[in-house]
This record gives sequence, structure tokens and C-alpha cells, in this order.
Amino acid sequence: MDAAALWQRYKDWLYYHEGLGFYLDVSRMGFDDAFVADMQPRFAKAFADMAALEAGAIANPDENRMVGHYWLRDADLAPTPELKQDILDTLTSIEQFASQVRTGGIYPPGQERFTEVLSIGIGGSALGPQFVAQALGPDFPPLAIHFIDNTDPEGIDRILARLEDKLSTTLVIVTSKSGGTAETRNGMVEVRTRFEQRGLSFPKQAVAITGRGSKLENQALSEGWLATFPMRDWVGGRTSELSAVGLLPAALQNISIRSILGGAREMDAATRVPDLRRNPAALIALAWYYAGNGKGEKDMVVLPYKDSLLLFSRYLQQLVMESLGKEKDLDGNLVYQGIAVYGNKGSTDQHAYVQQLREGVASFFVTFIEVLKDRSGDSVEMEPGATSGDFLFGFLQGTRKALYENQRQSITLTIPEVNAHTVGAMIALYERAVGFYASLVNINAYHQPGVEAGKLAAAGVLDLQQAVVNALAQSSEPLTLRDLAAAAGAPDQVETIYAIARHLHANQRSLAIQGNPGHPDAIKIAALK
Ligand SMILES: O=P(O)(O)OC[C@H]1O[C@](O)(CO)[C@@H](O)[C@@H]1O
Repeated sequence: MDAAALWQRYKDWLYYHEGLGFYLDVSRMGFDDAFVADMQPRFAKAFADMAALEAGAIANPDENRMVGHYWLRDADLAPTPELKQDILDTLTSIEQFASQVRTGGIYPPGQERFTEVLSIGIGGSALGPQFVAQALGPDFPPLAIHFIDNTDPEGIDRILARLEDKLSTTLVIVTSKSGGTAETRNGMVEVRTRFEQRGLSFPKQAVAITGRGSKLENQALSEGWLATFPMRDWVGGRTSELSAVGLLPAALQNISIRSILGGAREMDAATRVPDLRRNPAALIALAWYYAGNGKGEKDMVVLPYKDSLLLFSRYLQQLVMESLGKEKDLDGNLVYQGIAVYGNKGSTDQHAYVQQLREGVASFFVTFIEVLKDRSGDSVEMEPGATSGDFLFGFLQGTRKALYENQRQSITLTIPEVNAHTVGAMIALYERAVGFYASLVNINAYHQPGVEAGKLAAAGVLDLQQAVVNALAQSSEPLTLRDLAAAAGAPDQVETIYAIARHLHANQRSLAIQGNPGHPDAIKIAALK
């Protein structure tokens, strides 16, 4: 396509939202008019599905649940007056609680005020708050935020070491919709133990964000934690950023949660328009479908050219991959759907993997995110007429062009600046794009059956570990792996028992490996006395 034709295509497909100052360019995706025409019936269905979802249909049939994250930013949309009131009341209680904590009305025992927030959660109960904290957190927040989002002991120790002197003024938020996620429970127990070792009362400094009736909620209520906030069953973990999950930590950092919600609401209105060309989320879903042939054949590389958006790619990774990565479609056919998402930030990645993007395997399309405003205040010139921001801009444009010239496709999203309003809008944009795409390929975007298999397998490994330790304790002499497996009642699990032995040995717990661990058949395992 020559330059004039490309410019025409750019103008033909350019989407601009005046209120949000938001642009979307899909001109560098190679679809033609015939493809768009072919897709129209699928989009008609996607728009109808979305309207039904917003009206309260059971859009998550496997779990028999409504899908209501859109109601969080426009409570008038909630399908019943009770739900509407619940949303409004929760918002008010978040604002009141956060304001009292910030101003010292709610304070830790024996201290003037809370100075830190420690957020414990994983997946959808961590990624949104982490992304928003990095994107919008002020330089000097009233409460500095820290995260434990794994069951890695060293990771937990590192955070606790940083908080050591401030534990007595740390507000702990435990976030878990199910209230039973092992990693989150472990993080909570670890932190609680540290509190107790320091003579601090954990309940007096703890808040739970969790589902009604969950184990976590019961614990928080029975122990008299500072507060509990709800996670409703009609809000999924990966779409929970604009529920208490994201709003409470944001409000504690003095980020305007009304602006985040307002931006999302405005984007929701824009993505409710049942016309492909006038709907930015539909355009994104169209581009995804085209790029990957409706089967996720191309990965999505997310390249925000702004440091504060670094975690957006990680946030999108869960949103897109946990929603779209499904074995079966809604009719039960095996489809193995999904879109792989990765990314970091431009132009940093130019000096890492962009080499492969430009010249290597063409297994992807790029989503560029451009932010028009460079910084608050003036910029110095690095070279005559060129600031640091001009360089960043130039690298984005240059990479986009270089990729296109080598038949690598891209989408470009442009926002005026990173603020609460635009961040809310971006979250809403991708929530909707994922919903549309799921309709296009006929899958349930709102469940995650695959995750359960890994959780069950992990529990099985821990049961086996216990059986191994018990079997060794009853043995009067060291055992070969094969004999140990037989004694533990798991003769076909020798490899897992080898892994268990290595791990326990390295931590000097319960057993020791005798012999060269590189030769599994030659080693013996002895109980540690
Ligand atoms: O909020 P919870 O129930 O602790 O779950 C955390 C995360 O774990 C998952 O359920 C996957 O295991 C995600 O969907 C969810 O965001």
C-alpha cells in the first residue's frame, strides 16, 4: 500500500473519543472490507450478548452467575434496586473508611495513624491494585502501598523486612474473593505471625475484601477485624479492579476513585454502541480476530511507551488469557482458544526483544500505547529541538513503521495523559474487548476451570509429601527412592518423591539425601532425627 493509500486507510479507520481524548488506530491490521462484512453477523450477536449480560443474564453459565462489573461504575444499570443500593453503599463505605484512615480517624493501637498498606492477594486480587498503584500512585502518598502476591517465603521476608519498623502502623488488606486461596492464606498467616512476634494485634490492623460467607469473611468477623468489604459473586477476580478490590487500596493512596469510575463509565458508554466502526472495543476485538484467525494464532505484545504503564501488560495478560484461554466453547466443542499476551514497555524493549519482533518469527501483533503528554512542566532539549519525550515518541513511531514495513501488524491506542480518568477508561476498554471477542469465538470468558486442575495437583503433592515424611519416620533405615515410594503407598510417583526429597533436604526439614542427588537411583533418603 503506498503512503497516500495508507494515510487514507488510517483516516478511514481512525476512532476518536472526544470526551476521553482517546484515539484508536487499527489501520496497521491487514483486514479488508470483505472480512469486515463477513464479521458483521458475529458482531450483531456479540452486541446482543453484551446487552443481555449488562441486563443481568446468566453470562457465566458454568458457575450460574451474572456478570456485573459494568454496574460497578454505573449503579443505575444494576438489574435490581437491591444490587444498585449495595454498589452505592459499598462505594460510600470505602470512601469513608479510606478517608478516616488517611486522616487518622481510624488508627492503629497506640499509634497516631496508619502509614503503610500491605495488600495480600493474588491474580485478580492483586494485579489491578498493583497496576493502578504504579500508574497513579502519588510520589508521597498518605499511605505507602506494598504487596505480597505469592507464597514465596523469601519474597514475603523481603517485604516484611522493609516494613519491620513500620509494622505497628501498617494496615493489612487481605483480598480473596473465594477466601480460600492458598497463597493468600499463607501470606496472611506469615504476616500475622510476624505481628504476633512483635506483640501487635493483627485483627486491629486488618481488613478483609472477600466474598459473602467465605472462610476469610467468617474469620474477619469472628475476630473483629477493622473492616470487611464485599466481593460479589457477579464480579470476577480479573474484572474486580473497580470493585472494593481496587478502589479501597486506591482511595487509601489518595487516588481519585470517582475519576477512575468516571473514566470507566465513559468508556463503557462508548463501547456499548452497537456499531463496529464507532465502538473501540469492537474494533479491538475485530483486530484480534483478524490477527489470529479467530483461533489466537498470533500473540499480543503490549508496548506502553510510559513507565507508569509498565504493569498494564501484566494486568492484561491475566484479563485476556484467563478469560479467553479455554479448552471448550459454549457448546462443548474442543476449541483450545486464547490469545497469548506479553509485554513490558517501550522504548526499553527496543533494546531487548524488539529485534525478534522486527526480523524473527512473525507470531504476534503489537499493541502500542502512546501517551501524548510527556510530563508536567518544561523539558530540556537533548539535541536542538528534541526533548526526551520527543525521543520516546520517535521510538514509538519508528518501531511501528519498521514493523509494518516488515509485515508485522499493530494496533495503536493513544491517550492524552496517564490519570485516573484515562486509566479507568483503559481498564473498561479491555474488559469490553475481551467480552466481545469471547462472543465472537463462542466461549465463556468468565470462568477459569483450568486453574482448578493445577490447584488440585498441588494439593496432591503436599499430601504425598506428608505420606513420604510419615513413611520415613516409620522406617528404621534409609530407603531408596523406589522403596520410599512403595512405603508411602505411591509406587508410581517416584519422580515427584525425588523432587519432594530434594526440596526438604535443601531446607533441612524432615529428611536428608545420602549420596549424589544427580544419580537418583543411587541415593538413599534418611529421616532427620
Ligand atoms: O480472589 P481469590 O479467590 O483469592 O482468587 C485469586 C485469583 O485466583 C484465580 O481464581 C485463579 O486461581 C483468579 O481467577 C483469581 O483472580
